[in-house]
Amino acid sequence: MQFASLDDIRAFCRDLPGGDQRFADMAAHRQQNLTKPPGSLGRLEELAIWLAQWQGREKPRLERVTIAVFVGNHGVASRGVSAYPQAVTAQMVANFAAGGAAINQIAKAAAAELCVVPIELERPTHDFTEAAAMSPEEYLEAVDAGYRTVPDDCDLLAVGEMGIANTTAAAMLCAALLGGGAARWAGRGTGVDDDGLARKRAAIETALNFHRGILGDPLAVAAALGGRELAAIAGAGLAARQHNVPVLLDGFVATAAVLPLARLDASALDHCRAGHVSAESGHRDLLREMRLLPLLDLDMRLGEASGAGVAILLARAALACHAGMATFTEAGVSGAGD
Ligand SMILES: Cc1cc2ncn([C@H]3O[C@H](COP(=O)(O)O)[C@@H](O)[C@H]3O)c2cc1C
Ligand SMILES: O=C(O)c1cccnc1
Repeated sequence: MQFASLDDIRAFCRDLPGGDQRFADMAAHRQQNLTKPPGSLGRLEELAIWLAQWQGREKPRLERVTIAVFVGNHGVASRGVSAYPQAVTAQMVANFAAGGAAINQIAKAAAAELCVVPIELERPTHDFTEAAAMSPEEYLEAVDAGYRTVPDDCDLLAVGEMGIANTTAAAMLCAALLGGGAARWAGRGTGVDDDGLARKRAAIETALNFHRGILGDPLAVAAALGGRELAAIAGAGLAARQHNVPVLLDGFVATAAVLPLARLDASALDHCRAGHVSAESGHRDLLREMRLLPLLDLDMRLGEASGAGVAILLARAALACHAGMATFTEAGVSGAGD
């Protein structure tokens, strides 16, 4: 196991590998010389420069792109916080395997390999309104499942999740680590009605009180108030950092999953970009808190890494321009003021 204790994760986050700024500088220089007014490709330019920094290449490539979808079940589902029954989690795993889910189609369109990782579905986390969702050991096992999923030769990783009731776990992490109470972070997820939303808020408030002694410790919070698939997303983020793999985060749940890392060290997510801002209420606020600027704003609220998957297409467009465009000299085009 990469991390045998919570302290191992804390130590990793105190001494993070940093990407290679020289390649970012080279890529930025190349962008300046391409046949366009400087800056005119906007955030596509920044995307290419960011990929250069983390891949360590002036001209980054997207040959091996992986979409990882982590799957878990949640004890808090028994509180009636989702519009769907817990059985849907495993049923969707079968749907992923059969190729019938949204992310199967998006992965194909983005030319990405799809990796679905169910984690102990038959053993849901404990209901965090009355116990710790996971022990530190169970949490570390889930982190490890995520860590092991990331190929070290991966050019870009998109991370997402499936797990009925996990927007409650995600809102829980936000409320515990950022404050503002359940009202600030609980949204409608799969589409709960007003009564369901009230139950969701009540579960979060109850758990905030029950676990009040650990709220200052991001990893204790991740274990006691998160979920296995959220822990695995954090583990995948750590593995990506170790191997210099750039990461696209999916929606509210995936962003909340890496919030504990950001609380450990402000630069822990420098290798990550937000693929999109989801329509789940709370995601925009969460991204602002974490200083992440979403690439897309499409009113999506699915999860499954679907928003991050669509953002891969943007990365492909950014790199096609970065590698394929001619410079002013090559094309014989006059520069500004020539
Ligand atoms: C058929 C179906 C497919 C999904 N794919 C992702 N989710 C999304 O919805 C769930 C979170 O919402 P809540 O917290 O309200 O349960 C997660 O599984 C998430 O991935 C789905 C949900 C359903 C019903
Ligand atoms: O933004 C998300 O991650 C999300 C929103 C609704 C349902 N599941 C996930």
